[in-house]
Amino acid sequence: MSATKGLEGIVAAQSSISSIIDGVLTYAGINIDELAENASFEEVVYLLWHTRLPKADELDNLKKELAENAEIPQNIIDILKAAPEGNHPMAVLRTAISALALHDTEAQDMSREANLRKAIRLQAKVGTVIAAFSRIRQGKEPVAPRKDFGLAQNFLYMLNGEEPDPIAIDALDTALVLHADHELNASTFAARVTVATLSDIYSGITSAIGALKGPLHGGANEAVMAMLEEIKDPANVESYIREKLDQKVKIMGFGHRVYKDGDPRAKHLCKMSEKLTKLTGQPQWYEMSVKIHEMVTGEKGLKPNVDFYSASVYHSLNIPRDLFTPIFAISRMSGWTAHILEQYENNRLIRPRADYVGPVNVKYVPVSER
Ligand SMILES: CC(=O)SCCNC(=O)CCNC(=O)[C@H](O)C(C)(C)COP(=O)(O)OP(=O)(O)OC[C@H]1O[C@@H](n2cnc3c(N)ncnc32)[C@H](O)[C@@H]1OP(=O)(O)O
Ligand SMILES: O=C([O-])CC(=O)C(=O)O
Repeated sequence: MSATKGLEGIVAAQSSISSIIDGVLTYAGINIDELAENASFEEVVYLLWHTRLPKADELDNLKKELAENAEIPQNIIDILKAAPEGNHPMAVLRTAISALALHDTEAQDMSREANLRKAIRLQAKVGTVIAAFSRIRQGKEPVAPRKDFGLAQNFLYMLNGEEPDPIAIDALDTALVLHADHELNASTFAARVTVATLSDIYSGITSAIGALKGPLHGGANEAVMAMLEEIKDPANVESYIREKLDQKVKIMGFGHRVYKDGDPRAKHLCKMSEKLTKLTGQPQWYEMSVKIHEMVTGEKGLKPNVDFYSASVYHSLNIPRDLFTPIFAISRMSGWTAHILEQYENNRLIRPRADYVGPVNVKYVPVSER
């Protein structure tokens, strides 16, 4: 038995939700480029859950259900208020989502219908939790969600307490579309492994949030912004990146386990970054990003992934850096829940083997003789 490090290239599930074939990403067979240009995030949520686009009335119903379920219990707000200062919002989100399970009277109902209702509640509430925490740590009261707003609009509204501008809503909506699902990425795999024991959907999502948090996965978008802020000025890019490459330090937002010829989502975020940084009068974030891109691709052949240009996009939307990965979680909630539903439909315990490389035939030595 020999191990494939990081399970590279191992096919571990069949799925009809999203595909990466020859570098092309689709959700249920629809090219991500078409979805990024045309679809709303709510349409994508429906597409991932049902593997087809919604009809007008189905979309209206979903939007209504999401809006009606967006409020979070007072007990969750109390948990957010009780979080000791300095905790990362992803750690707080992981705790709050786990706590939400305790308020869901259907938490243990394993029927598809009940799990779909729970998926709606999770998708509806995740943005509310993040926005509420963001306000609480600034000493402000959370803003209740509006029933007449879509997910992107409501999130920005709850975050800032004022009606967001249409350009910001549109940009966030497109970013949510682009991050919604990605085949068997680490967090989705974590969710599927958890629910394949026939554990509940909240356990699967809690596992997924934990996996997304790391800087080799969703946490990279925050790390990209930290790098841009450290570089400060396009004139400093060359020396900064040269030093990192010489020290063999990974440049965040570059490289990908599956895409070797570039991530198809990055070009959309690159365009959005150019537009938004200009609009906000801070083109240096885009200019720095382009310089880093040229240098890392030129020298290492590594292309930017979804996390690279999303950093300057979110920064332009005036979103605090440590909320970048939680925003990824708002979007990926749709993919995680879709994969959990699919896992339950045709379940088998996920249990690979390990290649044992430790000592053999070792005798037990009593503690007094060690
Ligand atoms: C939403 C997402 O999760 S997208 C990914 C977000 N993560 C990041 O942006 C973090 C930076 N990137 C990385 O760490 C990696 O490219 C990953 C984790 C995304 C993919 O990793 P893997 O497929 O396991 O590649 P691995 O880490 O083994 O790298 C292979 C080689 O490329 C190098 N490499 C890979 N990514 C980078 C990078 N970003 N900067 C510099 N070198 C890199 C590695 O050092 C390694 O070089 P070596 O063979 O000389 O040791
Ligand atoms: O697929 C992966 O390994 C990581 C990724 O790009 C994503 O989750 O969007």
